[in-house]
Amino acid sequence: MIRVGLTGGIASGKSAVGDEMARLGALVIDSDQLARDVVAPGTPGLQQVVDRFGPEVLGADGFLDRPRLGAIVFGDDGARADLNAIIHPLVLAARNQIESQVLDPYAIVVSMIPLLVEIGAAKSFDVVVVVDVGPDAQLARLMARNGLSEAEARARMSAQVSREQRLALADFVVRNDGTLEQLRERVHAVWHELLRLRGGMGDGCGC
Ligand SMILES: CC(C)(COP(=O)(O)OP(=O)(O)OC[C@H]1O[C@@H](n2cnc3c(N)ncnc32)[C@H](O)[C@@H]1O)[C@@H](O)C(=O)NCCC(=O)NCCS
Ligand SMILES: Nc1ncnc2c1ncn2[C@@H]1O[C@H](COP(=O)(O)OP(=O)(O)OP(=O)(O)O)[C@@H](O)[C@H]1O
Repeated sequence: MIRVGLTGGIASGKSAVGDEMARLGALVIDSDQLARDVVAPGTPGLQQVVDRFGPEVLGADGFLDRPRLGAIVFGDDGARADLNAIIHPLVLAARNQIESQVLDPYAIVVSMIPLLVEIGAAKSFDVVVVVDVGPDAQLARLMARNGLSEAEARARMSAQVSREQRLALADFVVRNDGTLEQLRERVHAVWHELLRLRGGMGDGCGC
């Protein structure tokens, strides 16, 4: 098995890369999705969030009001650290549980972790893949996707390590400054390298 950590700044294109790797045969574990699952209605995670941030972060439907909580934590380092301290251990446990169920020795398991560098997890992986995009495209894509103002989008970008810090830990970089079709081609090139690595790890792939 090869354990791949896939990271990148907010709105860099991790999901697009993860989707393509899944199409190519990877088992992709999405930490953003796990971070949603652990605060689903009725979970201890959601209760902890409400205990810390108050019932006003709950919508009328009982689900976490994510835009409201985002507006709180991306403007306040202390609040964000408190939220991270609740969510991150729950996500790590969920990820470990999924990984422990992978029995295929040929599997390429891609853990998509937005904050891989921030939490110091690079050494937990055989390979780190960084999706990299320039700040102008990143800002534009983030504002468009989330309907954020420029100030809100910049606050989210500032809550993460710099592009340089992330690139310093990359084994492979997937640039996402072109079209989605170009991105897919670049993912295929990295995938080929992962297959070669898997062959070199003695599990018989040989490709
Ligand atoms: C604040 C929350 C409710 C906002 O929800 P929202 O649906 O708007 O965003 P979503 O969860 O889809 O995250 C989008 C992106 O924001 C960035 N981001 C999310 N949380 C954080 C954080 N604590 N610090 C820095 N960047 C973050 C990541 O790049 C992530 O991919 C949510 O992001 C959250 O619960 N964050 C804390 C948990 C966390 O760290 N998740 C990221 C990986 S485990
Ligand atoms: N090459 C591209 N050209 C145009 N739009 C793109 C490209 N790559 C990604 N996008 C768009 O940019 C946005 C961010 O991409 P994506 O959701 O894959 O990023 P992400 O890194 O997973 O984001 P997050 O960190 O918020 O989870 C999406 O709306 C996506 O459709």
